[in-house]
Amino acid sequence: MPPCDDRAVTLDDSPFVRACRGQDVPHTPVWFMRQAGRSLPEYRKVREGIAMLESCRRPDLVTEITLQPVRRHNVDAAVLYSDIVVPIAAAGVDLDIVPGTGPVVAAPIRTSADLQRLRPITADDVAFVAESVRLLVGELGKTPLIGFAGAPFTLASYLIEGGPSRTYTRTKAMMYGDPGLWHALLTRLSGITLAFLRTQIEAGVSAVQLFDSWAGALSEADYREFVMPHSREVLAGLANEGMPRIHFGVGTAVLLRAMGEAGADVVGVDWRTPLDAATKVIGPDRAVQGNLDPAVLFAPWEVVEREARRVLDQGRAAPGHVFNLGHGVLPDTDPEVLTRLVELVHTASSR
Ligand SMILES: Cc1c2[nH]c(c1CCC(=O)O)Cc1[nH]c(c(CCC(=O)O)c1C)Cc1[nH]c(c(CCC(=O)O)c1C)Cc1[nH]c(c(C)c1CCC(=O)O)C2
Repeated sequence: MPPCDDRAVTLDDSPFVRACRGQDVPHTPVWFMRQAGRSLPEYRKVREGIAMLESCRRPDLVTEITLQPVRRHNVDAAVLYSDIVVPIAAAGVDLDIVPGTGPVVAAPIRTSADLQRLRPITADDVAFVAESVRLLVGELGKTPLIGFAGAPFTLASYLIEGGPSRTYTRTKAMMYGDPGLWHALLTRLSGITLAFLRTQIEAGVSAVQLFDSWAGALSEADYREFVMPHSREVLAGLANEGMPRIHFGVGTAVLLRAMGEAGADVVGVDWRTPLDAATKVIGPDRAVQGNLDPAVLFAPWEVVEREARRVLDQGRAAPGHVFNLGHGVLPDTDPEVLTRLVELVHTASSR
């Protein structure tokens, strides 16, 4: 339950939550995946000498880092500072987040014996996340907080490969070669993901995003057979919470319909698919989020403006549109361009 009903009413009426629900909005809401993080000098300053995972476990730091982009850019939503591997570290997996590389798992999971090292989690295992959310909800006032988790496939890819991959060779080898183990692993991961998201919801987040960042490595048929049942388990498990569920992946042009069907209220779209085309395949009953190419922010402002206006135009085809980038903010992005982009989205879309 949210801490107080008045707050719930205000947040329900926020442009972000309303756009997720396909309701009319005073302006198109905007936030950025990875809005907290290395593009901000104030982030680099507070992170000095503190490892990424450690910073995620300190509610004071989580609160400060989550608020930084809200103060600076005037975005319509905050996104919890955490990482998709936080719950699997809490589940007992020895891993680290290596700067410039990403998550690295000390002993990858490749056999059923390995799977025993991934235990289910309870709210106590991620109590620091609940505490962070409670602190943030107190600070954020009428700005909604988005909680998130990694989807079972994307988490499995890190656990099986041992780190980031371009080809997902070992992941697919297990998927095709040992479907029993594959489904056991993804079942365990969907339970962990669900527990992690429920903890955030109980502590007061206003929406959740399920990141299946690397699902675009799959064909639609394989996605439907090997992945969708597990993501559906997570998203359907949250259906009664009554809050928007956003489902996002990169390179998912052929998966957009299935990712909506998995139980999303909002489908996140990368920059490769125009939002009007995306809406045609996703259907009229789900909102979309996206999808400016994060690399466009390195071009002259005239180009940023033209592309942002195009995204806004194409987003009008959907029942609801949450403006975002097509993937996370790149670390070298000039934060002033992000601030200016928020202003542009607000003024260009205000009605
Ligand atoms: C695949 C994935 C990961 N983590 C995440 C995803 C899904 C989103 C996506 O598709 O990009 C999710 C994530 N990770 C982080 C957030 C914070 C909230 C936000 O979006 O502002 C979110 C939503 C913090 C972070 N997570 C990470 C950083 C950078 C590390 C640092 O600041 O030291 C941050 C701010 C580390 C991380 N963690 C991961 C990667 C690939 C990296 C980058 C490694 C690097 O380039 O250094 C795994």
